[in-house]
Amino acid sequence: MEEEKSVGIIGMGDMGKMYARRISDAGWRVNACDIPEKADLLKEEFAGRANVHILPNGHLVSRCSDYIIYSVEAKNIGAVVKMFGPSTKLGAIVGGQTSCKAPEMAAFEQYLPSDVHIVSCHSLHGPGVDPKGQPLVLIKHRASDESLALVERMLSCLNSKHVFLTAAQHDRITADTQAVTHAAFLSMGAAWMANKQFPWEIPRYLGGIENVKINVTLRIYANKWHVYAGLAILNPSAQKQIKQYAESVTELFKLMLGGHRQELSDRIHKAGAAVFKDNNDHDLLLEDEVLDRFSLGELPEPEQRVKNNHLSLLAMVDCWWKLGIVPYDHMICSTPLFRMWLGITEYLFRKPDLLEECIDTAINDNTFRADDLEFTFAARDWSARVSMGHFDGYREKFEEIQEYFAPRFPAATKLGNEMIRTILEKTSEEK
Ligand SMILES: NC(=O)C1=CN([C@@H]2O[C@H](COP(=O)(O)OP(=O)(O)OC[C@H]3O[C@@H](n4cnc5c(N)ncnc54)[C@H](OP(=O)(O)O)[C@@H]3O)[C@@H](O)[C@H]2O)C=CC1
Ligand SMILES: O=C(O)C(=O)Cc1ccc(O)cc1
Repeated sequence: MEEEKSVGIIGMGDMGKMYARRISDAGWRVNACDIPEKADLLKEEFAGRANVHILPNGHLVSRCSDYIIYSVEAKNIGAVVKMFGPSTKLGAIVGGQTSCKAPEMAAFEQYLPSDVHIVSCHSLHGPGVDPKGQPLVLIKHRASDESLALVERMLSCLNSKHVFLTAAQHDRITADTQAVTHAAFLSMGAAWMANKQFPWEIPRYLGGIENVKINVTLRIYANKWHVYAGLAILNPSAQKQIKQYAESVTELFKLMLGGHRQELSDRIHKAGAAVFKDNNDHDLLLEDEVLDRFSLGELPEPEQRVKNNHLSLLAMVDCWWKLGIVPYDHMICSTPLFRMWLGITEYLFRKPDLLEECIDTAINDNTFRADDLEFTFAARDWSARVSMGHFDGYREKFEEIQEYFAPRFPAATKLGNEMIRTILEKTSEEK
């Protein structure tokens, strides 16, 4: 009988807990575990929820659950499935929440018994965002229609929008919507730290597009390094895309330094035409009123704002163009951060006067040279660390920058949450 079916969750970190709360609230029995050392604390935390049963380890979760979700660090997925996979209940369904599906599927294929069905999932938002209306990717990798239908019923309490993809399609699209998006913001943070700046304290940075850059960058650095490292390093498509982003940054910066106005302008317009030609008739994803509202510092008067060449945004469009990507096609796998990133990029490219001002600034104004130099170094350094595939190298850089910005996380998180809520209301319609 349906009511007797249960959900198992291995890995009770931020995402696992969010799933456990919502699924148990919907009436399903949830069997969950983290590493054995955390069992007592988890029991205390979930004591008020009769439907949640905290067990000592993944063997015990696996042997009694009908749909088992692995919600562990992507870099550990192989080792954890190897350990608990053979204990999976006969005929159960197994899936994972990790952000990159190639290693997850490889682990399932290698270590799960052949009678076990595989249906994976991926909520395309962080644990603090309301899942309602957000994309939830479902991957029917090795399963009957009945198994997929059961998983859909179990996860229907999230009220997310179900998107059906293969693992390979998922990884190709999320390389763009997640890995490259993060690379751009990670590079901004690295450049600000290298120049010893807190950008919200410098009038030239405040307002509009800059608010999004600052809030999203701080949001990423306030999160756990392994989430970003995993989805960049393990995704086969991500390295190529991040590398192209770093190349676009470098090439555009060289054109700026050399004063090659015509070449720069032609290249930017060509890229813009390719990316936005079929997508320039809808309302802008983000408008001034929204962009200006969420500032960590005092907003200067419009005439006091220093112009910016927005190298990071110009390079994103150049990168999409070089890779033949139309980002609107990837809205099915869009995260809130991706929608904000596309929102500010589109804002710049669909305002011809602003784009011309950017090109003028890029050629004629030296104010930003030091920032752009550090941004170029940072983009290349992140790309190199991802390509080398060393988690430690990624972690070291991430945590150093995280420490630099940490004092501002509480204010930035609060503001970032409000910004995401407002922007989601504006960008939730299907484009
Ligand atoms: N955070 C986000 O915004 C999102 C994350 N994801 C993905 O979801 C997954 C989980 O992310 P998130 O919850 O944020 O990360 P967390 O680090 O908060 O959670 C992972 C949990 O799994 C535990 N774990 C590790 N090994 C085992 C094991 N052998 N048995 C039981 N538990 C184990 C970890 O313990 P310990 O810390 O001791 O290692 C940790 O508590 C990741 O793959 C991530 O990429 C997907 C969507 C959004
Ligand atoms: O929105 C983003 O890009 C985030 O940073 C949150 C996030 C991180 C990992 C995921 O797999 C999904 C969402």
